[in-house]
Amino acid sequence: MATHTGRLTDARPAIRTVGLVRRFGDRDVLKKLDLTVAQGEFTALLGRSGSGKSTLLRAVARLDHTVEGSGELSVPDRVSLSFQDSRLLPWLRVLDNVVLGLRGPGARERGLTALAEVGLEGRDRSWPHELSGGEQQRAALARALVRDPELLLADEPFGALDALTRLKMHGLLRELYERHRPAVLLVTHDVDEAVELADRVLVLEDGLISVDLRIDLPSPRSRREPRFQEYRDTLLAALGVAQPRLSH
Ligand SMILES: Nc1ncnc2c1ncn2[C@@H]1O[C@H](COP(=O)(O)OP(=O)(O)OP(=O)(O)O)[C@@H](O)[C@H]1O
Repeated sequence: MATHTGRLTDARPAIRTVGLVRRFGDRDVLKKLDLTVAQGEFTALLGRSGSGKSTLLRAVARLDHTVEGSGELSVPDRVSLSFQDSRLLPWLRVLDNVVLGLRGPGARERGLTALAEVGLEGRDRSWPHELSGGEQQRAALARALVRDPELLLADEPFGALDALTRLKMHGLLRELYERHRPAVLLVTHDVDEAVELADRVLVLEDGLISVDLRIDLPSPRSRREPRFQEYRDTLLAALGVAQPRLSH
């Protein structure tokens, strides 16, 4: 797996949409949406249920050929995807899942390196069902990263995990991001997850980006820090969730 080298010299954004429309029946779920995500930028996407987050992610992933729509979209060649369900193929061992479709003599070695990076050293010959939910997500991250993506698209990747495993996965994802620097678009319902991980948080509302907030905090971030809480409150308010303020 390559670390980030000369990639940032090219100023092309990782995602660019202009006037993106996606329509189901007579409802425009995305309404001429403009979005630019820079190379190497970690962006989280929040929004109420049904606001169109997955629709946007699937459009960017070019997984929506059957959906009616219009607008311009440009994304890089190397895009990796990660979902709530790890989508490992049950009939392939973990390493074979990670390197599936990869070519070249070094593929298996790269797969083993990626597994070690996500903390799954020695599990290459395991079957997916022998891994815990968190380990399956680690394997899915290895599968995403071994392709050296310029853009990582993640739709609620930790949504099915217990709270403790989720926190550990946050640390791992941020660490891998800092080492490899793909652009990331992370769809999540979890405001804390967004503020903890991303450098920019978007809120999707009524088919458009209603909030575009830069998170100016050093990493790793503490949820107890007052500025973390300010960002959280701003985003919760944007999502229409009233947040009682505790007095000190
Ligand atoms: N294939 C489809 N056919 C018809 N309607 C769809 C389809 N996919 C999504 N929609 C509708 O588009 C809207 C946006 O769905 P989408 O899954 O993008 O929302 P979301 O913000 O990701 O929601 P959630 O947070 O609940 O996962 C919803 O009203 C949904 O019912």
